[in-house]
Amino acid sequence: MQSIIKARNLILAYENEDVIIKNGNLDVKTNEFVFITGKSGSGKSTLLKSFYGEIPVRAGELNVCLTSLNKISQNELDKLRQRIGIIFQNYRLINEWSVEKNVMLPLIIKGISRSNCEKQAAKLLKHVNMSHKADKFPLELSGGEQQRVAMARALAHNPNLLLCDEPTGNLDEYSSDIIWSLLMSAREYLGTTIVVVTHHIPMNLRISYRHFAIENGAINEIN
Ligand SMILES: Nc1ncnc2c1ncn2[C@@H]1O[C@H](COP(=O)(O)OP(=O)(O)OP(=O)(O)O)[C@@H](O)[C@H]1O
Repeated sequence: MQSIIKARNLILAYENEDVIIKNGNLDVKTNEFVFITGKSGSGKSTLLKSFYGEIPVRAGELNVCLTSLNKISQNELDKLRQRIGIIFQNYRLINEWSVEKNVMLPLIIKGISRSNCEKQAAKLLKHVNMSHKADKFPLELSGGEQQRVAMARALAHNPNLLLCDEPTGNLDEYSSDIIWSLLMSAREYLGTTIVVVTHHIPMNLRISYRHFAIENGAINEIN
């Protein structure tokens, strides 16, 4: 099975700051479900964002969806991002756009027709129990509702790779269960590879997964 994420001796650091990830090695295979854990401030979000090309590679190698992120042009990065869905820790919804239009964003970028965008957004909003808020704006929603919209948007374009930063951090048990089911279905029926950054791996997941933990800048696989 091919690696959808491959990191070799990866070093990540913010400008003029200490190194966050030191010589990180990681392979995520297509269609795997992977958790990344670690203490607060250990570098989980930083690592996830590097997979999206948002944090530059300081040294080492990083390949995502067979694309090298070492020296990537903006054009290549835009193309790569069309194959990735991401849920950021602070969601990053567009406050001036309705919920429906936020979910349509990745499809608009892909040039999908308006009617197909609307159909897909309606389907995803139903999956996350947010159909009744399609015409609302992000600032009219609770944190948990925004999180569910972010999930719908991340899945709208059927990405090969889904990157999730604490995807259930703001949700009650009922809504969390919906999100975990959705992630498992995406993996099972659409072949999506799922990478989840979290503090807590749910106990009741009925799937096999791999677990990496970040400690002192190293990425260690936990068996
Ligand atoms: N834009 C930035 N500029 C400089 N340093 C940053 C920036 N973003 C994060 N950091 C630092 O990088 C380190 C890792 O942060 P990161 O957000 O990746 O941790 P995390 O493991 O996701 O934490 P948490 O579990 O609290 O979300 C922290 O020390 C943080 O202060």
